[in-house]
Amino acid sequence: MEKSKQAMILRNPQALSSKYIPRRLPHRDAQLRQLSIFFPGVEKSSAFFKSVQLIGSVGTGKTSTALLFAKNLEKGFETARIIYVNLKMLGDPSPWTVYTSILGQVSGRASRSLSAGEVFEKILDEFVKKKTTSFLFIVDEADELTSSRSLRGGRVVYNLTRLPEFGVENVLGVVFIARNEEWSRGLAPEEQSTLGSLIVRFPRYTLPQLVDILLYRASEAFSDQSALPDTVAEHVAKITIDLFEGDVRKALDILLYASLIADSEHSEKVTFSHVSRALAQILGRSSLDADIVKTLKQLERVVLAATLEILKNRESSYTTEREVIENVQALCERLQLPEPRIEEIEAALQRLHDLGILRISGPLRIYAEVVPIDDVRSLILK
Ligand SMILES: Nc1ncnc2c1ncn2[C@@H]1O[C@H](COP(=O)(O)OP(=O)(O)OP(=O)(O)O)[C@@H](O)[C@H]1O
Repeated sequence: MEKSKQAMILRNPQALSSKYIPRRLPHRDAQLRQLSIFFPGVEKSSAFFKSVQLIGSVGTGKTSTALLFAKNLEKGFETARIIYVNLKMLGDPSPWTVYTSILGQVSGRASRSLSAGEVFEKILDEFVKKKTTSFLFIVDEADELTSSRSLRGGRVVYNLTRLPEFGVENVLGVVFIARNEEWSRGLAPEEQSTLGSLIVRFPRYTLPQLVDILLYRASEAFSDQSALPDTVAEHVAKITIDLFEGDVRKALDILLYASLIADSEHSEKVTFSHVSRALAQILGRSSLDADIVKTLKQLERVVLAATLEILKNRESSYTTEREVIENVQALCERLQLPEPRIEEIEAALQRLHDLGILRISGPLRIYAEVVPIDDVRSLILK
């Protein structure tokens, strides 16, 4: 059914942007609780300096959790102030750029003419001046400090984690966010030792967790929550696990894209077909290359034709091995080719996967890495 032209699914598209910090973070309660155990407040009795690491792979909610925690801390304690530094955004993660960014946030002033050591001294002075404020540092993309591009990044870890030794009493601590626990291996022993071992881990989201997150984010972004059926949310979650290692940012990108397509068609709901088209855009899939087709054996071409044919007429983004086998058998019969054995079809599927033409994520989910073209058969079977 067509919707009136004014009514749109997306009421608040920003709520699907990966920059948006939602009010809740489903399935990250344990991590938020751990942070509030480490940083319970700003009172002297509870506020001794701590260095904490948030570790988890891409898109597991580390930054959002840290920022939501920080926001709540600032809300709960008038004198709390968060200093957030994203090292990737600084470009060159040297002590000078890090300290300059911190100084800018603490004092609102920049200091082009000073050396890194002098900027650090100024930061210490500012902390002493603002002794009624309690600061918490968040250093995001900390892996950059030990990357090959980093010039003496370890020095930053050393200095920030030793602020109390420089006489600074009003810093609650430093939270380092990194994807890989190994990041600290690149530090010198004295830098590692001040870093400490308070670690909050962020495991990858499971399928049901991703579904919950998508439904929650849709409830913030959509005019009507029924616009995202559970089955479609589950479909997006499966794709995210199969193709993007569960990175929730990708799940949100697919959902945003799919809902924009849905809105452009004045659809009332996001459908499987909107998701498939959004996925094709995000993967930047290209058409099947005729030169590659020439290198395929006959059965591989038939298997490819059978798979693309299913996907072309299909709302969903993937097919199953069973469907492919059935379609291959039907195709062979029609073309009067000898019926292949199941193992031969499986071997052909594997080769197409190895060539990057199909992506096989178990027998129940086979994706195409190329756009299903209109005249699949003539290209493949001639
Ligand atoms: N539990 C959750 N509930 C709702 N949204 C979430 C949740 N976890 C992550 N997100 C959203 O997913 C996006 C990516 O999350 P975030 O940037 O926090 O991940 P990350 O682990 O820091 O990723 P990276 O390592 O790539 O920096 C953000 O939009 C964030 O709000």
